[in-house]
Parts: sequence; C-alpha cells; structure tokens
Amino acid sequence: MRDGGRISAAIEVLTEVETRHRPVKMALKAWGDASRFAGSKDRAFVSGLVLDTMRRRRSLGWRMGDDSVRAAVLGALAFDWGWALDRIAEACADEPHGPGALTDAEMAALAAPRDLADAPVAIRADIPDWLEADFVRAFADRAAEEGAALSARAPVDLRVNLLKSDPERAAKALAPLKAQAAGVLPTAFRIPAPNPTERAGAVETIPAFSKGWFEVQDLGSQIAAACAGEVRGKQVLDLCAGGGGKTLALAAAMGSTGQIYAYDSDPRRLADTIRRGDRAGVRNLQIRSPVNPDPLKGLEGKMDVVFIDAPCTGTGAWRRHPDTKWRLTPDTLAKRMADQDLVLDLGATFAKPGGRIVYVTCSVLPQEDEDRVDAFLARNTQFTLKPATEDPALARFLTPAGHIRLSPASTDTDGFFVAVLERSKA
Ligand SMILES: C[S@@+](CC[C@H](N)C(=O)[O-])C[C@H]1O[C@@H](n2cnc3c(N)ncnc32)[C@H](O)[C@@H]1O
Repeated sequence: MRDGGRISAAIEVLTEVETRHRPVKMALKAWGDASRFAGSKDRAFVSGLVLDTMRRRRSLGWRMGDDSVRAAVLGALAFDWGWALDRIAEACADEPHGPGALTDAEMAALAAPRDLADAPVAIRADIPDWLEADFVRAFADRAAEEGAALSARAPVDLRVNLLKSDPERAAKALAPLKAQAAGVLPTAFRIPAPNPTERAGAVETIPAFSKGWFEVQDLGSQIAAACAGEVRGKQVLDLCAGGGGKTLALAAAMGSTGQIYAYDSDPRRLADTIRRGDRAGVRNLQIRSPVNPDPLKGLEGKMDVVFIDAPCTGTGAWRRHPDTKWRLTPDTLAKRMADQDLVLDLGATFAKPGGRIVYVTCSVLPQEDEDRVDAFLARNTQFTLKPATEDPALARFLTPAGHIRLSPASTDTDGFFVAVLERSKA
C-alpha cells in the first residue's frame, strides 16, 4: 500500500471506533480482515497511526484547531511522527486511495499549530474533562505532565524467571531484541518503545521464551509484586490472579517453597495462569477455581500474604490501551470502587494474625487507591497500614503516607498503586 491508502485506512478505523464505539482492537481486526492486500508493514503503519492518534486525541485536535478524526490523524503524522508538511500533502493528494488534498486551513494548522501551553489541563493531559479534577488531586501541578506521559508509547518490559534462568543468561538470549537491564530490580529488562511504523521485535519468537526464561511484565507490575516482601516458605493467596502475571512473579520469588493459591472470580482467566505456570516451571501453585464449590475453603485466617491485584479502571495502563481512556465513564469508575471494597473485605478474611494484605491497582485515581485503603481501614480496625515496601531499592517510590505510587512521568513505568495492610497479631 502507498502512504495515502494507509492514512485513509487509519482515518476509516478511527471513525469506526468513534462513531460506532467499537473497541479499537476489533475495528483494526475488521479492517485487516477486509484488506487482504495489506502486508505486515501496512498493518503496523495503520495500527501505529490509529493508536498514536488515540493516545493524543484531544491535544492533536487543539493543535489543529479542528476536532475531526482526519485533523487528528494529520496532526499525529506531523507532530508525533515528524513528517514534513510536503510529505503529508503528497500522501493525502495521492489518487485514488489518499484521503484527499489538504485544505488551506489544514496546511496552516500543520505549519503553525496552536500552542498547547494555552490549553486547559484536561487537553494538555489528553484526558476526558470529567477526570481533570481527579488528576489534579493525584498529581497537583504535574497533572498535565503525567497525563501527557500516559499518552506516550510504552516500552516492553520483561521479567527474568529465576525458576528457569538468571539475569546474565537471559541478557544474552535477549540481545537480538536489544533488551537492556531496566534497573531497580535485577530481574527486569526493557525493550525501548519502537519508532512509529516500526514493528516491535516479537518476544515470543525468542527460543528462550518458550523455555520459560522470561515473562512480558511491566516494570511497575514487577515492583508491585515485589511489595509482597519476603515470601519464601510462606502461604500466599493471589485473590485476583487473572491471567497470572503477578502469580508467576510471586511464585518465582518464592523459589518453589511454601504455597501459592491463585483465585479469580472469572474462571476463564485462570486457564492462562495454569498454562503459563507450567511453562515457567512453577511447582507450588494451587489453582482455586470458582467453578468448584467453596473454592477458597480452608484458607480462612491462614495466609501470610493476601495479594489483591484489584479490578480497576486501568488508568495507569493507558499507554498500552489508549482507547480505554475515552471509553471510561463515571459509572464504570463507581463500579470498580465497589468491586475494590468487596475484594478488600473478602481478602481480609484470609489473612492470618500478623499476615499482610498487599493491595494493588494499575490506576492513578485516588478514589481507587488511597480512598479505598482509608475506607477499608475505617471498616476493619484489626488492620493497620504499613510501609508498602521494606526493600531499600524500592524505598524511593514510597509516598509520605507509605504507599507506592508509580507513573510513566515519575518512575518510567505504567501507573500503579500499592498499599500494605497488616492484621494485628492478637
Ligand atoms: C487487574 S486484574 C488481575 C491481573 C492479574 N493479577 C495479572 O497480574 O495478570 C483483576 C482481576 O480481578 C478479578 N476479579 C474481579 N472481581 C473479583 C472478585 N470479587 N474476586 C476475585 N477476583 C475478582 C477479575 O476477573 C480480574 O481478573
């Protein structure tokens, strides 16, 4: 495909997403299925342009002085991809597949865009208006900067699985992917975000991946799992195990000692945990599926650690799922907050005296983070707040209140929140 056709395809997909409220993944797949002539480079171009436009949808509209999909796509080419005006004009005017010649207004906007510094915080942060107050509450005068960082492309992070490998051997295996040690944790590696239109190296194609030497896991998620502290020989319940990202990190930290129980209210999600656990060489995992009666029977009051990777709005992962940013509603946020209260109260029943709850969200919204913890502590007086980590390497991420708060702008990770709550010994 020529560039004009690719740009038209991106406009078509985004229009589908915005007018018919289709998830971007589905709209891209539908376009791909209907465009058998499109090669892998075309597909990477179109999906890259669609996602980059979605990431900065509002600020692109502001800079172009035009909120249309077409203007935002043209803005993404100019301001994010660094295309010169001539190149954009030529591609757009390319008959018969280009999206049509640039108008005078488009040329003027591309040549001299409006200054983003004059825009309201929600536009500079590239967030819906209704979330501006929450971002200001979370980040004060850095709200726009944090929102902008959540609108960038994300790197691919990997966790070396110590049950199967070690950082030195994994580094050699990962060399073809240009992965570098990420710092902070010795097991964390990072492949930088690819340039626009470039395809990221496929981690799954490295032979060491099928051998279970490493997992794809954001550094923030790895730090959150590390907040469980010393887990060797312990009884650990991963109450919201989902596809098993944290379960596997916890199991590796346990070094096949003690016992880890993985539960999720959605049994389909646990299927991945079983498969991934096998590949990773995990030997101390018990799946507690809700398809069985009373799946958590026998664990009440016995756990050293109850890990709660709570259902949340996922605002901290907007770099990876930019369409969820525009689909989020106050109603969904309220539902997630109710879910969080529920899983915290449920989790409390499994902590033994002196045991800990590790409460994690991948959201930066205080209503899902500090507020849920405060509400829990008010309801459950036998729990007290502890510093979220005792690891000196992670202490720099602690807030004055003792929580961990991570975000792309401040810690170069996805957005995460961690709080540790300890049950009294009596
Ligand atoms: C953030 S995701 C978990 C991600 C997973 N821990 C990982 O690292 O890959 C939250 C999970 O909570 C589960 N969930 C929601 N409500 C729940 C409940 N009441 N009890 C247990 N799990 C619940 C969801 O099905 C979802 O899989």
